[in-house]
Amino acid sequence: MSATLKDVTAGPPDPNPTARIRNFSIIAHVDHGKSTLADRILEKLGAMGERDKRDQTLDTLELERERGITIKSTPIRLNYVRDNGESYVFNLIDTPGHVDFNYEVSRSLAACEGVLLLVDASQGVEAQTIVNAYLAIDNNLEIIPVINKIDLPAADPESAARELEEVIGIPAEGAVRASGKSGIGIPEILEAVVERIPPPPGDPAAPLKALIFDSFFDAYQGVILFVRVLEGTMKAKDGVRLMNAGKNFEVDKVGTFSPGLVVGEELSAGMVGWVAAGIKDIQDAQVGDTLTGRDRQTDEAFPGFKPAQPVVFSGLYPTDTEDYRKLRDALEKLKLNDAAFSFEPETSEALGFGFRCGFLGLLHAEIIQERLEREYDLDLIATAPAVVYRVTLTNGEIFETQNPAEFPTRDRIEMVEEPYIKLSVMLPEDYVGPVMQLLQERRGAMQTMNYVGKRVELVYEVPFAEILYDFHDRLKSISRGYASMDYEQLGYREGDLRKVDIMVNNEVIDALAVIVHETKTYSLGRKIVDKMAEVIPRQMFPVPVQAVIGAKIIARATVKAYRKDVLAKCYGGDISRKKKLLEKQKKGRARMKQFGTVEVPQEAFLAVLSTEE
Ligand SMILES: Nc1nc2c(ncn2[C@@H]2O[C@H](COP(=O)(O)OP(=O)(O)OP(=O)(O)O)[C@@H](O)[C@H]2O)c(=O)[nH]1
Repeated sequence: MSATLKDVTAGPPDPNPTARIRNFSIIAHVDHGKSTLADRILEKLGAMGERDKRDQTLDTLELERERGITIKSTPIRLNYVRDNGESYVFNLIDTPGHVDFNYEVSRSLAACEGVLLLVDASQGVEAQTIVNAYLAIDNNLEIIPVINKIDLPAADPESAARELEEVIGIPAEGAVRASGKSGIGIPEILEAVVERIPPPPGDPAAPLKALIFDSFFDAYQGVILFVRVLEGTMKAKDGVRLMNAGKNFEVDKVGTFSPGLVVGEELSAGMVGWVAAGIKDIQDAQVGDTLTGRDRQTDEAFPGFKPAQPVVFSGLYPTDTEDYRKLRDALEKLKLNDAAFSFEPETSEALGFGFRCGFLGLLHAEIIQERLEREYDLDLIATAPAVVYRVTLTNGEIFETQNPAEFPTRDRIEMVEEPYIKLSVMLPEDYVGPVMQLLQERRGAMQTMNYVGKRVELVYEVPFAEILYDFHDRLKSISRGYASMDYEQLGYREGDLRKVDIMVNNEVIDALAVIVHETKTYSLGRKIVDKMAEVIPRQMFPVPVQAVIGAKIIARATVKAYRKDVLAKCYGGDISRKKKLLEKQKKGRARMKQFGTVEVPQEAFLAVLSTEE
């Protein structure tokens, strides 16, 4: 790329040096074509292929390139020349596309002046379209609606545009019609970015004020911050202060994205770039924090900072106890790069030594578990994910716990509170009945119901724990894939919650305990023991499985004893078949945990989650 810092700032002093900068993001519901459109824009601006080469271009700043370390997607700096010869710098900032990361999305949007809001012309407005649009509105951004995929035979751009107007109040006539696939509408989009998105404001001479919207850890450079400079100027050797962390650092290097990290001289108001300042701990440099001058400070930090806070917890245990240290080292490594992930050692009577890990949501949990297994070659048992409960004890003490094993006995509890979310679901009207029933089963309370053409937006308040595991799958299957959902955290509400313990062979398995609403204890207890009896392999003796509350047994089932040997089936001596069976048995054992003489497979730990009615 030929665009450098100087393209924008060189020449005689410009009265408005940022007039030729546009900072924007693309937001959309999943699969509405964000990546395809971004690639098409890159191609049009001559940067195609460079995004794929990102790993190499990162070389410009010497970074660790160890196997398994994926460097986050960086913003991309592009050069756009209009037909009249005017040249502009575009900073296209990527946003994560999942509700677990909505806070990160909102900070990335805060680094922009505008967004392209994509809507798939064959699907129309979906739940994430609405939530993302509101994040953009909250950040006072200019929204350019783009009706995408108009090349599709099923495209109905008129109604997609109408839905945007009806649901979000974005005027339909301003929508650009486009296709990331065929390239239709791309020139119009680029012109709209110049015309409609305002240039970034800010005084380069004011005290420094820069918003951190992303970061990653590098073994050589320490934490690299992705920043949007709102006021002031920053260069190497400057003393800086992270306002919420309350810590001072000295800037090592600054630069821009081109794509990749290119070292530059300075970053000033309006610019998007990166900073390395010898920061060793990613906890000190959290997304949403404000960087200011150490000696010349801005009056107020950028508003809306929230420390990364895990909301879903689960125990992770190595199936092989020998792997404990390996797991700890891997967790430490992942944590270096992820301020939102937490872990602490935990001991379970049933599972031995492991870690209680905190995540932003289930997707985040899945990503981390998968990386541990794939990149670090670990075999893990994960306990059921749980939310954080707030318990007021009879002695007035309040404590928070996310571990059902630690939940106090009923006689010590005055009150329990659980987190709620505001859930919005978008679906065709034909499925409203069954979806409302599902939401009722999940203890949801309806807030609003809006008709948008032939579709309906339902807004519910629901306990977070109720949608944690299989809710999304159930919603999709009930609506034949047509419903979409998104949510935000609402805070705590009182709930009549009980702890259900599970006993296998007359022993309580602490790692299987669950917290459940009073109205569901019996049905859930029943389901868990039945499922457990199904998945626990038969033994030489019958194994009782029981669900208990305190001393009271609420459900029981029995794993029947073996009747015959598994090999007995293939007498006649087909050796290869025998081998296959033995191998199958061996595989099945990989993720089991021995309890006394009974082996419990990973599936059993997840049985507690299938609350399906
Ligand atoms: N016909 C048509 N298909 C498109 C267009 N844009 C994207 N697609 C297809 O739609 C699917 C999703 O496109 P992506 O660009 O991956 O969508 P995305 O929004 O980035 O998806 P996530 O990254 O998963 O959120 C892919 O199969 C694309 O090939 C388009 O303009 N026309």
